Amino acid sequence: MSEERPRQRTPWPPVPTEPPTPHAQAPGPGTKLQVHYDECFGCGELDGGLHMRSTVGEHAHVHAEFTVTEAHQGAPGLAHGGLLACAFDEALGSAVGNLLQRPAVTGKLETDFLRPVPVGSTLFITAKLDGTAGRKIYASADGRLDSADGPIAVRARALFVEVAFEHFTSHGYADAMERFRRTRPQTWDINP
Ligand SMILES: CCCCCCCC/C=C\CCCCCCCC(=O)SCCNC(=O)CCNC(=O)[C@H](O)C(C)(C)COP(=O)(O)OP(=O)(O)OC[C@H]1O[C@@H](n2cnc3c(N)ncnc32)[C@H](O)[C@@H]1OP(=O)(O)O
Repeated sequence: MSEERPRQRTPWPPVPTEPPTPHAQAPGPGTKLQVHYDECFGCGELDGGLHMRSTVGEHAHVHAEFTVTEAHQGAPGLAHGGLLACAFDEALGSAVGNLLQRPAVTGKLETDFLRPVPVGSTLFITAKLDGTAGRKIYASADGRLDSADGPIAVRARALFVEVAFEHFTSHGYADAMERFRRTRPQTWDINP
């Protein structure tokens, strides 16, 4: 249960990468990030959703908070691991989308669950970009229990893959871009 046992021993990123360069129009430190789509399970206002909010920090970090409610249980009184993974997907995706302003989807997400996360607790998640290699974007995050300097309960790392907007219109709803724009009118017109 200690931070001295990182559990993630394979090299990261797993391939040579370029340093991630935030987009010229990326939001700066202190910016509270908007919901990216109002029906998103992670950041939207859906009943039973995670209702996560993120803020840009220093050094191109993104800070997100996830408060665990009774709707998020796996074992009695404890967060479901799949929902914790979802919270990290959201925080990591928010870092990728907002900082790079490139449409991307999660290709791989791995999580280390280091401590139980009880109902009523809040995970303070810090996500960062680790590198890019063409369309591949590597990012990682730590989730600390109940405060920004609490013990690390969950760690995650992920590969996001940049996609064309057609990804959303051909695999999701045909009017996906209009739906995105209804929540964030200008964002989805930015040229990467
Ligand atoms: C202007 C823009 C504005 C921006 C926006 C701002 C605001 C945004 C804010 C916030 C947003 C986000 C918040 C939400 C977060 C939640 C995100 C999710 O949960 S996304 C849903 C779950 N994920 C899927 O549904 C993907 C399903 N999979 C696919 O569609 C495909 O497999 C895809 C696109 C991932 C890759 O398919 P291919 O055909 O396009 O490309 P191939 O060649 O297969 O992969 C590209 C490279 O990536 C590697 N790769 C792909 N998957 C991999 C894996 N699982 N493991 C290792 N490598 C993998 C491949 O080996 C390849 O590498 P090599 O180029 O050959 O070096």
